[in-house]
Amino acid sequence: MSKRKNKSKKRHQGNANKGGGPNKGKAPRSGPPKKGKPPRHRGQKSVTAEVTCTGLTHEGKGIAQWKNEKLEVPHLLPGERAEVIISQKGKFTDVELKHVIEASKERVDPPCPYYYECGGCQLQHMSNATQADFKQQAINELMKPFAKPAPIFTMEHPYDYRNKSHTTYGMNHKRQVVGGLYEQNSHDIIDMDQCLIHDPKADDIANTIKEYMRKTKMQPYNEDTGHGFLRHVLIKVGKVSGEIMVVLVAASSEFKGKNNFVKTMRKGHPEITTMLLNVNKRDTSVVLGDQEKVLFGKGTITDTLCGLEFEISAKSFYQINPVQTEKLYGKAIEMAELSGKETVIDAYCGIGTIGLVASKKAGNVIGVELNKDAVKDAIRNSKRNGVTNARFYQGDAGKFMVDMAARGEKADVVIMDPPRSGSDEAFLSSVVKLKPEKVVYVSCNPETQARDLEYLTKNGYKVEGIQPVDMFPQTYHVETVAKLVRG
Ligand SMILES: C[S@@+](CC[C@H](N)C(=O)[O-])C[C@H]1O[C@@H](n2cnc3c(N)ncnc32)[C@H](O)[C@@H]1O
Repeated sequence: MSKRKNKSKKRHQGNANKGGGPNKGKAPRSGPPKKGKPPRHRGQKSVTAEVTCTGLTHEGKGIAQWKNEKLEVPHLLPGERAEVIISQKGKFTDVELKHVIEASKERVDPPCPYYYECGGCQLQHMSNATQADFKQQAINELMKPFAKPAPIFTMEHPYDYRNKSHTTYGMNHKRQVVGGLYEQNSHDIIDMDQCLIHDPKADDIANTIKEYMRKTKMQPYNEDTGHGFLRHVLIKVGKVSGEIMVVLVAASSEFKGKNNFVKTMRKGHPEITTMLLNVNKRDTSVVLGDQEKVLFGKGTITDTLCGLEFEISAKSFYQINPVQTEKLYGKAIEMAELSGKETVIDAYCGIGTIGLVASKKAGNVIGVELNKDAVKDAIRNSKRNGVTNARFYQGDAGKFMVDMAARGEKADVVIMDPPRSGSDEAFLSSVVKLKPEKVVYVSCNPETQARDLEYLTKNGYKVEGIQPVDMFPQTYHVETVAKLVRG
């Protein structure tokens, strides 16, 4: 591990739980515009005002009244008095924290030096206890019409938890290669050597790639001109197995110097077990393209979760925080109250994780998932773990359920874990027709979950329990699992 990393580790372990810190009452780093960059407020009408924070938005921004406007101030805490910069951007009002005049005792020094520039984390200025309290209150409020949520499952060491990271590469104004994450609300890259929620091994690899690019002719892709080669690097780490996948996302399939690159990376990082080239020629914010080529290794990694082994492809979904996932899945299976006889549907099943864990306690499991690669992984995973009572199908979960209901088929338990947008009416109305005794709804977006719970509770189901899980510490995101019973 590099010296830089040790230093920073010390920083975040030292501060994460304390209330207050040296930044108390001082302006955060985001204040003065940086050299070489235009000031953020040039050409915009901006004013400085003093405000008092009265609450938090669901994204963790401070709420403050200014004249007749309700402002949302990033990094401000309830009770704090602060100077803010208010700028008008067309119809939108942009607010930036300039200086905290009176700090809350819940404020801590964010351990990450890039925190105020980067949009990745939003809550590092809150102590761990305050973050938990903020998430609990948000879920309690949202779920009020349904049931009282249980106390949130927090994480003991809420850093270094991500098993998947994306690094974007580009050139700075001095034509030097930079690599890191995007600045908040922009496509400017912050040149960073670590992100405190990433797996440190992934950041070491991303830094080696940056050094390699600086020494060779490997060019980062330029979004404006369409020239250059490397767009992003996606790294997946098997936290238990130690296997590591590196995916170079490039704008072209022509990889000049491929052999030298692979040789250098394998020599410097023998922990990399597979490397792929993914070609993304599209001009979108979607990271991965359709074309994929294995550069070495088997093209997938394997990891252990809840005592089972899972093979994971580059494009398949796999929960990003395995420590908290085990708690989440444990709760979901407990809520399903399986006796060994039930037919369980694992809808939006990804690589089959929840369904395969449930299969040990169920009669049989039917998994459905849209992503082809993930379904292949799920079938392989079921064989790998000797599971004989699970089947996996590729397709839209809504259509699959409609067809099942039309055929008059039955299910005892539906476990559903849709993407952030939630489920849809086709799916939910078919659940109502299939009449499972229980529905266990896992969600990474409690707002869409609350919308879908409203549908199900209006159509014969009752919410019997809600468990929030802090799956994404330092960010405002929360995972929840809800248990619904029929009748
Ligand atoms: C939040 S992930 C959950 C995956 C899995 N349950 C897990 O815990 O790893 C949501 C999954 O839904 C899949 N998905 C998205 N839209 C879908 C649809 N319309 N029908 C079926 N699956 C879908 C995604 O590909 C993704 O794998």
